[in-house]
Formats: sequence, structure tokens, C-alpha cells
Amino acid sequence: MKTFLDENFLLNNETAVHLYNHYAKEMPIIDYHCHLSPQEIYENKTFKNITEVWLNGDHYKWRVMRANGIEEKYITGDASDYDKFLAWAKTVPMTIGNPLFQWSHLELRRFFGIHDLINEKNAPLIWEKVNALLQGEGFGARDLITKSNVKVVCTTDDPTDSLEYHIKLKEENDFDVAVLPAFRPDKGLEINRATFVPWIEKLGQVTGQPISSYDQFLAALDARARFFHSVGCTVSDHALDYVAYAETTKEEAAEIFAYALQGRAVSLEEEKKFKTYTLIFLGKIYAELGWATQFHINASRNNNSRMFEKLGPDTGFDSINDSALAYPLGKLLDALDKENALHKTILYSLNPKDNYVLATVMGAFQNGGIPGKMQLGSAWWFNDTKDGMLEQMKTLANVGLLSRFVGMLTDSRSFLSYTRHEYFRRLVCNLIGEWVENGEVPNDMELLGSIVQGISYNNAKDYFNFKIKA
Ligand SMILES: O=C(O)[C@@H](O)[C@H](O)[C@H](O)C(=O)CO
Repeated sequence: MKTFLDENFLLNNETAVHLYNHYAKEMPIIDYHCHLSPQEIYENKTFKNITEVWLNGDHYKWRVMRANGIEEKYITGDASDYDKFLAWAKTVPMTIGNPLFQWSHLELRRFFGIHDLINEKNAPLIWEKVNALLQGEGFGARDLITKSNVKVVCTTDDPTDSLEYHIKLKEENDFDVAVLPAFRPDKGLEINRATFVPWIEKLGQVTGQPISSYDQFLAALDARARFFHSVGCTVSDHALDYVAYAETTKEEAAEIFAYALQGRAVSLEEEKKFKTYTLIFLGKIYAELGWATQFHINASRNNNSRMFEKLGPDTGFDSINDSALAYPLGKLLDALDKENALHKTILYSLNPKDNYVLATVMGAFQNGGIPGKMQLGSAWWFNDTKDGMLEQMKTLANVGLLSRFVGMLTDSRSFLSYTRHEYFRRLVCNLIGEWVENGEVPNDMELLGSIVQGISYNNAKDYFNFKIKA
């Protein structure tokens, strides 16, 4: 029996051990989708205690704490940081089977050298030891990134953002990690949300051109995309909580925009028309700029309205949506393709029922001489588990090319989440190792090593065209 998290955990055969230790382990990390704060990176934020660095903003942990019967005051409420940490320490033993159990202990080991199994009893000691380390040198936001061998951090940014800290980081020379923005214009597409009109006003302010027409709106999006590009952006990101597609014209989209600008609700069909035309317009810009587009599909967000009022979005009250996406996604991708607006695209669905739909529809649009142009997104959010990662990779291998997969991301708000890449790389090496040991794949270490290094780092490096500093 292996000891918990021993050096070969998740590696169940000799080939897997060899692949991991000789090809995957030392590869750098490109975190091409996360929600880290560029300001905290620029300021090399130091953390006053383990609660701030480990629990704040991490709604994965918040959800299991609630499931464990922890009162909200000890999660997002006004309890002390120490009491919140105790509540988390009490919860961790209850998370076995959830990747949080392994991730949490990996994070304690890899960043703080603590190999104990965290629980309520040893929490006070861990609190003291980690906090002492956090007060010392080498535990600022930048240090945690560089200690994890990260080369690129791609944050998630609204088109109205000034990108002040990305620009400051770009201009200085003593941080050799590229911190780049991703263009996420969701608020400009969600025409029926209360955020739409205020966002349009803000967009007009940042571009210096008040927006009263659809043409002005499109021009503003174009201007902001080119500004983002000038700061090093090469990725866009869209949350398609359902995939909207409807045949339409620019005139129709303009009428719908004008109607919504008066603060009036538009019909679902009108929303689909507006989203379709606007996405195609943006797709043309992304293709011209050579950007990769990410479509994050089928999330059901903010289910708990009482808690949404109190805490806002991304606080642990989301779930998986089950909208049918095969038809509208196929039509949307085809419309983009016909308009030369379908460039490199990563398709994620939060619903694992969609894996084969995504993996097969993307196969209909591989072209342009770009290896892995169309990507099946890495196991996202609730799928960011051993089963979810394996299911995504097996699906991709079965109907596409696992060898061209751009690999893992953290999608996190915590600077300690890079151990997810180690977890993922172990799963990749074990999956391929099993194929070899079963005689399904030749024991060709040159080929397999190259594929493992591609999935770990090289594919993402080639795919995203990030300007990597070192
Ligand atoms: O990008 C998204 O829409 C999601 O990743 C969302 O931000 C979510 O809160 C998350 O971080 C899941 O890991």
C-alpha cells in the first residue's frame, strides 16, 4: 500500500513513474486561465496569515465547509481569521475523495514543508508555522508564482479595465513571469442583465466616445480589444451559460441593442440574435489578432439568490447547467467559420454530458494548418477532479488528439493552486503509462515523452503565442 501522497502517488506503474519523473515533473507552467489579481502580483502582496492566502476567495473550499455544517460566519462572515482557519482544518479530514483533500495537503507540503495531515488538533501549530513563514521572505504573491515554476499567468479581465497593473508589470524587468490579460466581454453580451446598461456607459467612458448606437458599441469593443492586444493579450474568454444562436442581420442586432439601451428587456430570441451577431463580430477581431477564444459553456450561476444578494458572484453557489448545446454550438461555429471568424478555440462545458459533443463538433472545424486549433477544454470547475480530468482526456483521445491538448489551468483565485498542475501531470502520465503496460501503446519513450511534455507545457506555449519572458 502506498503512503499518502508518496513520491509516486497517482502513478501506478513503472512507465507512469518514468514518464512523470523524466518528462512532466520539471516542465514549467503556463496558467492560461485564472482569476488572480494582477494588482496583488504587481505589489507582490504579502499575506498576513494562512487564512488570507489559503481560504480567501476560494469558493471550492467554501462549498465543502458549508456542506460540513460550518456556519457562514466562519466562511465569509465576520469570524476571526484564526477561527475561519480552524473551521477549515476541521473540514479537511471530511473531504476525502474530493481533490481538495489531496490539493490541500500538497499545498502544505510544497509551499510550507508541512507533511502532517491537517485537522482540528494540529491546526494551532500549523497556523503558527505557516504564519511565521508568511511574515518572512519568499512568500509574497510573486514568490509563490516563481516557486511554482510558472512562466505565464493569464488573468481574466473586463474590457473596461485599465490594465494598469499588467502594463506596470510589462514595463518593469525584475519579474520574469509574463502576467497577461484575457479579454472577457461577458457584460457586453448579457443584454438582459441589470449590468448591461451601466457597463455600456462605462465602456463609453473608457473609450471617450459615449455609446448610443450599435455601431458605436462595436467600435468600442474593437478599440478595447486592440488596446488589450497592445498590452500582450492573446486570449479571449466568454461565459456562454447557454449557447445562443439565431440567424440575424446587423440591422436586427442594432434594433435590439437600441431597445435594451433604454433599459428594456428583450425576448430570448432577440437576445440570441444580439449575441450571435456580436460574437461573430468579435470572432473576426480575434481571428485578425491571432487570439485564442475560450467558450465556457453550461454553468448555472448564482442559484442561491439570498446568498447572491449578500456575497455576489463566484462565492460557491453555482452548479452545472444542462442546456442542449449540440445544435446551437454547431450552428455558431459554422457561422463563425463562414465569416472567417473562427480562429483557435477552446470549448469547455461544465456538464460532462457534453464532452463527446464538444470533442466531435470541434473535429469538424480543425483546419488552417494549426495543430490542435480546436481544443477540448481541460476539465473545468466541478470537473476539475481525478474522474473529470480522466474523462476529458479519454474523450479527447478517443475522438481527437490528446497529443495536441494544451493541458491544465488553475482557474483559481489563490496563489497556492499550482499544485493542480502536478496532480494533472501525474494523471496524464499514469493514463499513458497504463496504455503502454497494457500493450495498447508502444513503449516509445521519445514519442511518449514528447507528448507528455507537450501536454504539460509545450503545446500551450505554441498555441497561445504568449510573449514569455524567460
Ligand atoms: O471563468 C469562470 O466563469 C469560472 O471559472 C468562474 O470564475 C468560477 O468562479 C471559477 O473560478 C471556477 O473555478
